[in-house]
Amino acid sequence: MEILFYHPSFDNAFWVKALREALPDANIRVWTPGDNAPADYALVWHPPVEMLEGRKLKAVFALGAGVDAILGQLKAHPQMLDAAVPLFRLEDTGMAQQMQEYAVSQLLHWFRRFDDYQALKGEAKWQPLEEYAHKDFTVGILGAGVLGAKVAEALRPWGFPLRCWSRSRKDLPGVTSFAGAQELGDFLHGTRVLINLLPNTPETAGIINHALLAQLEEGSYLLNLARGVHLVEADLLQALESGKVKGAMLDVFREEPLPSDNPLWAHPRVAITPHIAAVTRPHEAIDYICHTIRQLERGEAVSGRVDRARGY
Ligand SMILES: NC(=O)c1ccc[n+]([C@@H]2O[C@H](COP(=O)([O-])OP(=O)(O)OC[C@H]3O[C@@H](n4cnc5c(N)ncnc54)[C@H](O)[C@@H]3O)[C@@H](O)[C@H]2O)c1
Ligand SMILES: O=C(O)[C@H](O)CO
Repeated sequence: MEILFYHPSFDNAFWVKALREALPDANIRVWTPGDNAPADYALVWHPPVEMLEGRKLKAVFALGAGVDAILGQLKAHPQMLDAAVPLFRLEDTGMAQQMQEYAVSQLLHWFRRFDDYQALKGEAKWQPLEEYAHKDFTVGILGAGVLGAKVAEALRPWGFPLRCWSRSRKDLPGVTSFAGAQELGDFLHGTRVLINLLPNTPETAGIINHALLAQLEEGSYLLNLARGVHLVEADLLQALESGKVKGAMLDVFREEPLPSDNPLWAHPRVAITPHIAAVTRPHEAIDYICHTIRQLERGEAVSGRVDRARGY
């Protein structure tokens, strides 16, 4: 079995060594320009078109959870990958726990008003503030897939009212489920903390805009953990000025790295991390990929296949 590997920023030698240990019968090589030798599988992130074009592959594995970049490339270069070649993505593989840690810590930060106390510290003010009530801190999760469901699970013990919004209705313990465009308004009405874990698709790009933010509670909070294109940054800045949104924590941006002149950097009520909410964990990812390759070789049903038409 021949396996190609390509990632523009990972430690390729480390990955190839770990893959060889996990799949001792396979020949694994890092793809370099000009390599047209046959391959059965390709493990990729932002692959050059010429890497995949014209190949008869059994499957392609994206080395991350979101496949928007690779689907974007396919839209621009449909010849890059035959429509019959299955595309897989990483489902959880260690990312859910990272998302849980991120969401729980920031939610508690806002709930315990540490943002306000930090601002008071700047003025050397010793001033106990009124406590927030759990019942007033309804958390709404946009996207209740692999990661959204796990974030909801981690938030459940803390006693906040929880709700989620997804394409189809979900049955998550302790979480009120809203489904489809027709229920988005009901989902937003009463939501105090909005956590975005949607995939980037034509339907979801720009979804966090003025019209959406206007439907949240006064003094809401936004946690964008999915993709920068979901958020209309100017609309968020306006909502922060009006007080509709009290604080935001953003991990992803339309332009990454976020340019130094972007006004989000300087905003006192915006926290920023550099797209690290959940990173690919090599050993968990390799376990999943190797397990799936073995299943595919045996002709078994597998999980993690991307619906290319749907976009995630
Ligand atoms: N910031 C990071 O470090 C980081 C890390 C991993 C993943 N992500 C992002 O998180 C996203 C979610 O990952 P996942 O594994 O949970 O994806 P998933 O495919 O398991 O879940 C997607 C959810 O979104 C819902 N959805 C999709 N389109 C919708 C629509 N039009 N209307 C309503 N609901 C819709 C689906 O119903 C599903 O519940 C990824 O696509 C990726 O962009 C970010
Ligand atoms: O989608 C993912 O896996 C992360 O956001 C890395 O891009």
